[in-house]
Amino acid sequence: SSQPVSANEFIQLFEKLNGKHPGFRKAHASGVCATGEFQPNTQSALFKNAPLLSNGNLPVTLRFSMGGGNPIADERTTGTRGMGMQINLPGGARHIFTGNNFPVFAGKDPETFFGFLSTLLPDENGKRDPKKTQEYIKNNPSVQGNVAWNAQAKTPASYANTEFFGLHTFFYGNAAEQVKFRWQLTPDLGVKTLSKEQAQQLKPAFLADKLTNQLTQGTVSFTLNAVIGEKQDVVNDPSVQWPADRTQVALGKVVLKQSGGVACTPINFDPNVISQGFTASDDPVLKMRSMAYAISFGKRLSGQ
Ligand code: HEM
Repeated sequence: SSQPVSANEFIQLFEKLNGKHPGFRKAHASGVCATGEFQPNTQSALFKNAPLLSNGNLPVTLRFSMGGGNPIADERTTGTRGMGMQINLPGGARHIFTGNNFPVFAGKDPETFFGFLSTLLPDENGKRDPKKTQEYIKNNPSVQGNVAWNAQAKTPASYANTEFFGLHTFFYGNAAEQVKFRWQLTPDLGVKTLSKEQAQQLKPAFLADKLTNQLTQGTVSFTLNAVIGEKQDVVNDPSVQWPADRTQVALGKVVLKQSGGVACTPINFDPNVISQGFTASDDPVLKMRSMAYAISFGKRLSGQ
């Protein structure tokens, strides 16, 4: 895992793993768009003066997705669910939060993640070698947290009943008075999962309809929380979880109004697009994401 890996190599690997799907995202290819508003928590002392919180309610464009590069993913499966959210601030500024349903990433750096995914490639006979993957997991402790999470994961009942984790560390404020945090999005309707039997009774694509139904029946909202890091908490490694007892501060509520439509089409949900007062850590996985998303975005818009 020491050979540096490039964003282009990631895109090529995704195309090898999933097949070529011109015009689709190279990861999280299948998804549904939604719009609504961000209602900031104006009582937060820690995030005082952040334009994100001091401009009243702000428009939100959000895309829920299935992990992987398959545009017609089977939604009855367990595994990765994603959420990309763009909040528009006055004057054209934006803040993007893009997270997944697992609380710990598969690798301490892009190289380790790449190596892990590479073990999933079929050989020349079109067969995967699970032994290769097992061996890799054994030799690379930083993928083990994510693998363990996946082994116990259940099928989410709805995007509106799924928790999403930012995983990377961000900062707010200047060096003298800096808040160190990781964000997570908690569904106000509660986390709900399906048993295998319940999932099998659904059609392969049920998540968009489920979300539409929930929006018709009541309020679909999430609380955007900042988990506040302490001095000893690791900054540059999304494969290491912080202790569960860290203080959480609500940044605000995300209230969805509508789902479906094409509002997400022109958006690249790059998690390094953040609003005034916030800065990103130099987590190498976070850095890699900007480059890979830009390539995938360009390919999608140009039909590649
Ligand atoms: C080196 C690590 C990673 C690579 C190379 C990578 C790559 C990609 C690529 C190429 C896309 C498609 C972008 C587009 O076409 O717009 C994507 C989408 C996405 N990724 Fe990642 N990713 C990485 C890590 C992560 C992590 C850590 C998370 C969660 C915290 C995450 C969550 C998502 C989500 C939710 C989307 C869908 C965004 C949308 O709806 O447009 N990714 N990723």
